[in-house]
Order: sequence, then structure tokens, then C-alpha cells
Amino acid sequence: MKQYLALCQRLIDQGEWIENKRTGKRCLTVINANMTYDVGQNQFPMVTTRKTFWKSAIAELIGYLRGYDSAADFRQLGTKTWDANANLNEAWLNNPYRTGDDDMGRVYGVQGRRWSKPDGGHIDQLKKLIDNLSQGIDDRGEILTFYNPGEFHMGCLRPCMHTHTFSLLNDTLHLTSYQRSCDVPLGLVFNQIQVFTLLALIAQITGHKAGLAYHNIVNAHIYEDQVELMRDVQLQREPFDPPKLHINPDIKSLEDLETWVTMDDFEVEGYQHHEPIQYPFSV
Ligand SMILES: Nc1nc(=O)c2c([nH]1)NC[C@@H]1CN(c3ccc(C(=O)N[C@@H](CCC(=O)O)C(=O)O)cc3)CN21
Ligand SMILES: O=c1ccn([C@H]2C[C@H](O)[C@@H](COP(=O)(O)O)O2)c(=O)[nH]1
Repeated sequence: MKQYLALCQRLIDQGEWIENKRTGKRCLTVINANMTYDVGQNQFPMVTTRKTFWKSAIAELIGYLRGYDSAADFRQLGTKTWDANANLNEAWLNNPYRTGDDDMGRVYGVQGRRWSKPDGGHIDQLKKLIDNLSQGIDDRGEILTFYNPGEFHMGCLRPCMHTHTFSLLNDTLHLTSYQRSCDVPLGLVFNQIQVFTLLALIAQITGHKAGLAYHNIVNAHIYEDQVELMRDVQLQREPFDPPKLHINPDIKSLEDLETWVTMDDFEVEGYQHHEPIQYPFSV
């Protein structure tokens, strides 16, 4: 939480105004922010200076791991976060690759689970790394990447948090996650939860201790219509101690994740928070 607030304050104090063509809005922007989460100690990085919809964030992550490409599937899991990008973005609505309502195209999980090979067939990056890590193998390339420039034109949005690298040091698993673009008031609140939960889940499934998750962000920004709420409301609040995340210990395999896991298999203990803040969302 301290790292999050420090980044928000840095944006307010040192951010530069940058025009964004895609949304037509200006953003206060800084480059490079690195956060570290102690997953082994279960210090769940949930924002306490406003109410956080953590189930929605975890649902988004599970949807990526299942390879979902439809906002309807995300809704069914428990999050509406892809509705706007799938159904309200003018450029995507006019894109010939869009197959209909709620289609997101070849984004995130599609690349993670079904990366198209030029010579035919697909690659399941997640299955490969889970199989390796379960056998104690770290080939120094245990990477899940959603970043496929050759297919950007076939999806509604380029992935923001796009690459996750797992590292096994003896019996402890670490994660380094890389994010190219970060909406600090909205997206980051979810992304912190996702990085933490991804390491906790994969460590549990592959039978290792969870260590540290490193979250490396390049372009961190606040949209112009979010600045006042951040500066005058959220940053005036005192944070509470972090809560803890509990994951159902019966989740033991990728197949479990794919078949029966719901948001009821996740619990947060000791979450104290301030009032919700509704930040404007830019499509
Ligand atoms: N401009 C923008 N910012 C983002 O953070 C973002 C995108 N676009 N597009 C793709 C995904 C979708 N994400 C989203 C979308 C919506 C919320 C959101 O509205 N959050 C509210 C309510 C959440 C709820 O009720 O479940 C919040 O207060 O956190 C958060 C992340 C993150 N990503
Ligand atoms: O997980 C996510 C997904 C998206 N975002 C934010 C970052 C940007 O504000 C937009 C994406 O716009 P681009 O023009 O493609 O950079 O969505 C996020 O913070 N986290």
C-alpha cells in the first residue's frame, strides 16, 4: 500500500502532462515504477484508501489463465471489466476480426494458451511452465507472454500487463511481471492483486513455496479526469494494515483452475478500507 501511495504522490508531484491519442485525454505520466510484493509472508497488496473490488480483479486473472476471449465469460466469472473494451470501442467495433457482441479477439489469455505457430498448431505457454515447475525445472524461460505484435490487429486492446516470468530458486518460486501501460487509479489496483495472486496460485499448483513478486511498470499514468479525486480525496486518507489472501488448498492443478474454481475459492481476511471512490474509466 505504501508503494502504491508513493507512486500516486510521485505522479501528482513529478508527473508530466502527455496527450493520449487513443482516448483523446491527457495523462499525468511518469516512467518506470517497480513494486515488490511479499507473497511468502502473505502481505496482500490491496489498496485500503478506497474500497477495492478484489474478486473482480481475481476473476479477471482466472479468465486470462483460462484463455477467455469473451467479455461474457468474464462476466460469468464475476467481472465486468472487459465490457467496455469489447463493446464500446469504436475502432474495435469496426474491426473485421470482431466476431460479435462481447468478442475481445486474440488478446491476453488467447495468446497465453493458444499462441498460433507459423507452421501450424498452437502453443500453450501456461501448461508448459506449470509442467516444468511441477517437476522442479526452471529452464530460465518459464515465461507467459501475451505480447504478440503480429496479432495486435486481431484484438480489442494490446495487453498492458503482458509478460510474467517465473523463477525457481531451490524450493521457492518468484515472479517478475512486466507492464507497459498502467492506469494507476483503476488498473493498478487490480494489477497488484493479480501479480500477487498469480504467484500464490502457481506456487500452490506446482508445489513450491511462494517468494517475492516483482511488478515492473513502464508508463504509469493518471487520466486528467481522475487527478482531482486522487489528489484531493484518496491521497488525503491514511492507509490501514494490509489484509491476507486465502486460496482454497484443494486447487492443485491447472485442470482445477480450468474446471471448477470460482471466486468463492478465494477469501480476504482483515480488509479494512475507506469509502469507495468512483474513478472515471477511459475506453
Ligand atoms: N483506461 C483503462 N484502464 C484500465 O485499467 C483498463 C482498461 N482501460 N482496459 C482494459 C482493462 C479493464 N480494466 C478495468 C476496467 C474497469 C475497472 C473498474 O471500473 N473498476 C472499478 C469498479 C470495479 C467493479 O465494480 O468490479 C473500481 O472502482 O475499481 C477496473 C479495471 C483494467 N484495464
Ligand atoms: O491490466 C490493465 C489493463 C489496462 N490498463 C490501462 C492502461 C491504459 O490506461 C489503458 C490501455 O491503453 P493503451 O493505450 O493500450 O496503453 O488500460 C491497466 O492499467 N491495466
